[in-house]
Amino acid sequence: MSSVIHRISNIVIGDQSANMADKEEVFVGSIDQGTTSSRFLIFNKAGEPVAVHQEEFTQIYPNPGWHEHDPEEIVKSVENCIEGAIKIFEEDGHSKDSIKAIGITNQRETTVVWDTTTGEALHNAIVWTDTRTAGIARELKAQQGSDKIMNICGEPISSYPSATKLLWLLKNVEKVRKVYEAGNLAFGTIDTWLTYKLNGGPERNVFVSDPTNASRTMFMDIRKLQYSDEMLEFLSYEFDLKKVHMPKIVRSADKEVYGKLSSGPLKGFPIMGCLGDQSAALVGQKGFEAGSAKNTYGTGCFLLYNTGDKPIISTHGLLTTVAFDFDGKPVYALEGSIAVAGSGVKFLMNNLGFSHASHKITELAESVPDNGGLVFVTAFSGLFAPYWIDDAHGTMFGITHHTERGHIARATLEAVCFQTKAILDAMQKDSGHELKELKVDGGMSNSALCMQTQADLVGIPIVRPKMRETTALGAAIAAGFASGVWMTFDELKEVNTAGQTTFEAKLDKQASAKMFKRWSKAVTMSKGWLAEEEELEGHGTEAKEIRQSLKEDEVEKGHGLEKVDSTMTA
Ligand SMILES: Nc1ncnc2c1ncn2[C@@H]1O[C@H](COP(=O)(O)OP(=O)(O)O)[C@@H](O)[C@H]1O
Ligand SMILES: O=P(O)(O)OC[C@H](O)CO
Repeated sequence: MSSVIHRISNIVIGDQSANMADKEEVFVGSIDQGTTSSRFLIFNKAGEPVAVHQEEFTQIYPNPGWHEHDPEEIVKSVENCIEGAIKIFEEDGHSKDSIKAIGITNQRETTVVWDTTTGEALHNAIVWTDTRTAGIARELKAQQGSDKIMNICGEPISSYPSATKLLWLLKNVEKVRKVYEAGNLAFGTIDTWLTYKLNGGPERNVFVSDPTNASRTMFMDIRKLQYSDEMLEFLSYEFDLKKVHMPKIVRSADKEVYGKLSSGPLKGFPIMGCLGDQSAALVGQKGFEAGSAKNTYGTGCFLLYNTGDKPIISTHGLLTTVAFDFDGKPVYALEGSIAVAGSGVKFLMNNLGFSHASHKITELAESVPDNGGLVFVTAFSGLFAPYWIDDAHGTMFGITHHTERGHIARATLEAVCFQTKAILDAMQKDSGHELKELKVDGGMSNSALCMQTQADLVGIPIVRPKMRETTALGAAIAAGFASGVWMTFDELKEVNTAGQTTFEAKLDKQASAKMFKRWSKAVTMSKGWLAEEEELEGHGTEAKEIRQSLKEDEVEKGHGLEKVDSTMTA
């Protein structure tokens, strides 16, 4: 897998002043374990990264809609990143003793199960994008009490949270079931798995998760920040989830509970902060106050809106999540989750061979003046917020002889912007507030065309910082608070404010509304594509009954091909 090494430093290598500065200067390390790559960054007190090492790891797609990671490879990639960044850090004349603490941030929901006696993973991790559990989600939705779920855990029932992934593993993997029956099955999201492994596994048995990660499982009561008996009962229709070892939920910033690295160049260094990556990005953008928001365009795209100390339960298709919990006073956010953002760009590169570099996809999109009438509903994992359509697959509308690769590239970038617009609309309805500007970050925000399109569609300024490693910065801030590197939010006011770019809306409102209308039509038409036979495979007689009722329902609605065809050529 490819590995990228950066030196992001304004300190001249070997410069005496750097060594002098080091005597007073303190640093915080940040592990950023994303969906497609792992990174380790070292930040100074001004919030500037001074060393980075990044490594991509294998994406495993065993079946259509399935997405897995090798949990051991993830740990290895993190260890390599720590080694690589420390090498740079030391070559630049710094001493690793000036690193006060380490923070962890991670892809959320992705589910790992292991044997508590050996500390070994029992299956590949099921990644957050994976849709194999759509059938389980449907079964759960049909259960009594499903209408109360949102209010307890903040999430709608879908294939996205960890719960359905754990249920699938219990149902389908004999090895997992045996360990469960023996009472030794551990469940964790990536933060838990990493902390456990980096601490040395079963020997020290550091087994924790922070509320920003635990709020993505469906197991946690969003108000109490502890596991919900009601949720566990609701989900235990086939297996007793109370028999599964679940990590202790602890604060996002803490001096003690996250343990210390057990090996490598930072052996003995403490982990003091932990945040799910989207919460970390909000913190890295300094979205500490109610009313602040950010949108991160990574593999997926996630808009978080800080709602302060009270969770708002959405009635418009958004999730309620924990933004951070530094001191036992949790701050909440409304979240709009988009499953496909940068992964759409990667799809054009890796699957369709459009190019070999992400920025080339933007260049291709720039080669045409507009989308040429093409709309690409990138529903590779169904559609997430605010639509929650699990029976859609990726669908292109409006293909003509005029269509070329540039249009497809442009429509891929636009798909994220349209979903962001739908999420912002929903957020305004749920919160009663209109955003004045939207802060952005993440790999895909490198695309100026994408950011301009975003501004055109939402009609408010899009503000992009110069240093876009805000997710890693957020985890560093969590660890920095716990270790006393920073004491107050105020101290961070100036961090990463210089050199930001603002994209103002240029397109007139009518044209923008017309584009969005066409997108909305395409979303409606993408519904119901996935044949129920495929989706519900392996679920026995119950599945057949559901299939039958779905077919009858379909006939009743008159949802047929004629309707689709006429719009396709419009
Ligand atoms: N100039 C660009 N134009 C479009 N997409 C880009 C550009 N630069 C990076 N990306 C996309 O951003 C994604 C990586 O963003 P990143 O924030 O690192 O994601 P993650 O943390 O989920 O691994 C990739 O999917 C990549 O294709
Ligand atoms: O890898 P990212 O940055 O797209 O983030 C993944 C999210 O945490 C999934 O919920």
